[in-house]
Amino acid sequence: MQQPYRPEPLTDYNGDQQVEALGSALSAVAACLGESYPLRIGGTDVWTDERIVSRQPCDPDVIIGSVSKADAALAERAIAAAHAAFPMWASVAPEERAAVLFKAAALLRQRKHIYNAWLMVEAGKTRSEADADTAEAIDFLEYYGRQMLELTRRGEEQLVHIDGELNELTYIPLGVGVVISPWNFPLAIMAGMTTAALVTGNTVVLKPASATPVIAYHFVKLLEEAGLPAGAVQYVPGSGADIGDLLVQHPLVRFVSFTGSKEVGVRMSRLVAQVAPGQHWLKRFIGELGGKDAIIVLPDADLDAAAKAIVASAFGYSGQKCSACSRAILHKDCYDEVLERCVQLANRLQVGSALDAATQVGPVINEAAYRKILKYFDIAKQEGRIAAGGGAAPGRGYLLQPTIVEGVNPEAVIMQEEVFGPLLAVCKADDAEHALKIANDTEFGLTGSIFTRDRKAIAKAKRDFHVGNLYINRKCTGAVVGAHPFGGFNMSGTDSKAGGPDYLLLFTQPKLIAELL
Ligand SMILES: NC(=O)c1ccc[n+]([C@@H]2O[C@H](COP(=O)([O-])OP(=O)(O)OC[C@H]3O[C@@H](n4cnc5c(N)ncnc54)[C@H](O)[C@@H]3O)[C@@H](O)[C@H]2O)c1
Ligand SMILES: N[C@@H](CCC=O)C(=O)O
Repeated sequence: MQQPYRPEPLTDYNGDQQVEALGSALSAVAACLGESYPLRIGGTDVWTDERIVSRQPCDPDVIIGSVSKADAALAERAIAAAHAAFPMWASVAPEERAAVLFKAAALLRQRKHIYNAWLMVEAGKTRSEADADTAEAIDFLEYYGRQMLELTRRGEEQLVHIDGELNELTYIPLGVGVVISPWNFPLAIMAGMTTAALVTGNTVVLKPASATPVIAYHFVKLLEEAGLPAGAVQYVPGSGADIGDLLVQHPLVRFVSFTGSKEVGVRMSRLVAQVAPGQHWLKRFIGELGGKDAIIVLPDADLDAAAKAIVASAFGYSGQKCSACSRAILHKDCYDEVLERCVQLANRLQVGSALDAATQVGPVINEAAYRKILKYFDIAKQEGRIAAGGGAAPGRGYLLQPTIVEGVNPEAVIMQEEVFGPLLAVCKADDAEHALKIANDTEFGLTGSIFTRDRKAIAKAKRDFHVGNLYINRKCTGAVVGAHPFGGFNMSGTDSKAGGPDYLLLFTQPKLIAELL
């Protein structure tokens, strides 16, 4: 009998034993740096001459791994392997499919320090951000396994009985799915997207982000170790530009599950909608895209708590979260006070290598991101007054100062475009209504928060703050699987909710069978 789902507790890295375990894991991972990795297609290794070289954000001279890179022919081969394996995997009982996820969760839990260490070196996460990523991956496995069992049960129970008939509703898989994942939660999001598709009986071609392919490789091997049969998942790192269109336009592909930027997602959604010659279905597109998330503060709120939440949401993982607070909208009567507290807190943040225990803000992912964010810092200087940071931080790796720009207009570029870095724009609102209007005035609708004690203002925010994840008197990052189903409105995606009770339905088609008795 399965215990009810409970979120995985986070590791307390203040304890000596845990610190020692992480230290050993980091040494073990250091001994593997620079290794070569194959693709996995149909359960076999495939090596290529062309490579993706994954580098350490804290020290780009360090090579994390050199990963085989799929070209068009190998992408075709991966789809063929997933297509061939589909009848086998689809006919495996849902309980057995769920059991693979439970076993994988147990293995991941046993090896959490090792996975945390990979996340620290390959994604530049601090130990606590890495640990939250691993814990969320475990949560997805435990939660989706149970949700699959629930879906099977629900199909039997939810129909109205008609005398003389036996009626069943079953949730059957779709077919071959292409999963394209981002680098910022390279374990949790990649694992959640992949296993939601698998547990519902689909086979998967996984194209992980090119910045973090090694973590994805280790997770795919862990799934195989947990009993996933050959061909159920193919691991095919490759450049989006080289193989992306082929994967999403292929007539044998039944659905595309994509998490990433709005720009790539919008284009992909268009390609997915086209019916290729020989294609017998309308493809489904599940898109989880960017955000321009706001925290509103009204004068009656606990202003200390609000400032702490703004700074934690803006600068955790250097602002590289789709849920990050990139806009603070402060009521004019508490503007100066909250701004000052935010600036003090931001200036106190320890910026440095993610491998250093004292670091609170590590590097951004790579040179392209670093340069792009510095350009946004320049724009910020034109659009407001820099109140904290404003440039590169000293030290090795792609380090940037936590930056706050204040006095910004709602229409400014830095109030509208997703920067995906440690840049917080602060804007003044005349009243609660004005604050909500500013908050809703972007093309996105992912997360948002309001700090107030006023029940009327809370009720209005519940109704009118148009975001998929609305938080009240808390930060706008850190959704917990099962407790805070995650996903946004408008250009933030296709309104799906990862880690929620409806998510698996997106990977199934319901079939009704009515038998006359
Ligand atoms: N809504 C969410 O749940 C969520 C979660 C995490 C990240 N995000 C968003 O993801 C973005 C950051 O991630 P990113 O930089 O990896 O995004 P990205 O769009 O650059 O890349 C995402 C994935 O798409 C691939 N890709 C790029 N071009 C492609 C193409 N033409 N065809 C096929 N695949 C292609 C990339 O290789 C990567 O695997 C941010 O915008 C962030 O807000 C959203
Ligand atoms: N689910 C994460 C964000 C994922 C996107 O980057 C959060 O709630 O902070």
